[in-house]
Amino acid sequence: MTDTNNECIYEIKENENGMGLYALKRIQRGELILAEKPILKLRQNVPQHQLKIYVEDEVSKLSDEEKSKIFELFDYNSPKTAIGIFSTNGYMLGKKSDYCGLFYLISRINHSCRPNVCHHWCENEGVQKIFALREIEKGQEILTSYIDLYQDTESRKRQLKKLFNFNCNCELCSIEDEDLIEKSDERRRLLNELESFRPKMGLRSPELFLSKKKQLLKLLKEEGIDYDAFYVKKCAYDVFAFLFKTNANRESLKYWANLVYENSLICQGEVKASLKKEILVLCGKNS
Ligand SMILES: C[S@@+](CC[C@H](N)C(=O)[O-])C[C@H]1O[C@@H](n2cnc3c(N)ncnc32)[C@H](O)[C@@H]1O
Repeated sequence: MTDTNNECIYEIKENENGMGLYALKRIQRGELILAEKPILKLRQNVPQHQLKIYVEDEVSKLSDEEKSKIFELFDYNSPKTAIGIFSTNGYMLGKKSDYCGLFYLISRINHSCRPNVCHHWCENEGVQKIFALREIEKGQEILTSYIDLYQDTESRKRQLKKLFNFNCNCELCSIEDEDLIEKSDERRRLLNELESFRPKMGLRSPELFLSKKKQLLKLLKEEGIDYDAFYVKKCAYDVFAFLFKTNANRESLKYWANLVYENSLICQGEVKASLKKEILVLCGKNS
């Protein structure tokens, strides 16, 4: 198994959840772990009653080697079927995409409600990239999140069961201390509220908005997931966009723009071209 520099940095091993991906060396925060093209791209908006035929048709067009790779993947139903494998392993190709992809290696990454990597679909290159969100020790499992993490334990469990048919046994869901669980649940419920907070129409003053978003960043820290650049970037971008519209002072804009920039690099390896231009000007960066 090799990353883009042809260095062996992960391996697939069996564990209590079937197969999983493991670090073969210490991986740095922001490091690209792997970039992979999908074996198969499938439309998502296919009516339910046509889905089975559609997936089987698309699989039948593949080479024998590709077909056998797909049928090696895990299916939460037995016996294995093309549609079962698609439901167990499909990744959306970007947030607003109509397509979903099946990946040979990325499909082996298990879920955690405290993930150490994130996945990012890179449309230009046609690959899904996996970036380390924090330092990963040699031998540690590489874990992503399949769902939105701003939900309490019950909601996360319900969603994982409904969408992927498993009972989560991650580090967070395995905590037995009820007090710790309740505190984490409260934080995650509040994170969800703060994330969706939008100022009322016509409200020009940024103070309330800013205080809510600063509270969000503080809570991420208290919940021990402030390393998760995806969520920090999302929050920082909301603030940046809001301040931009309200003609806030340059120093403040620059602070939030920098936060978007740094966290985008960690969880995506890039910053969107349009945003990059804006941010580079504000921050006085040259490259
Ligand atoms: C995309 S596959 C991940 C790789 C899979 N373990 C394999 O053997 O290929 C998703 C499946 O892995 C298992 N899984 C992933 N994360 C899990 C978790 N946190 N707790 C329990 N099972 C998990 C579930 O069976 C789930 O349906």
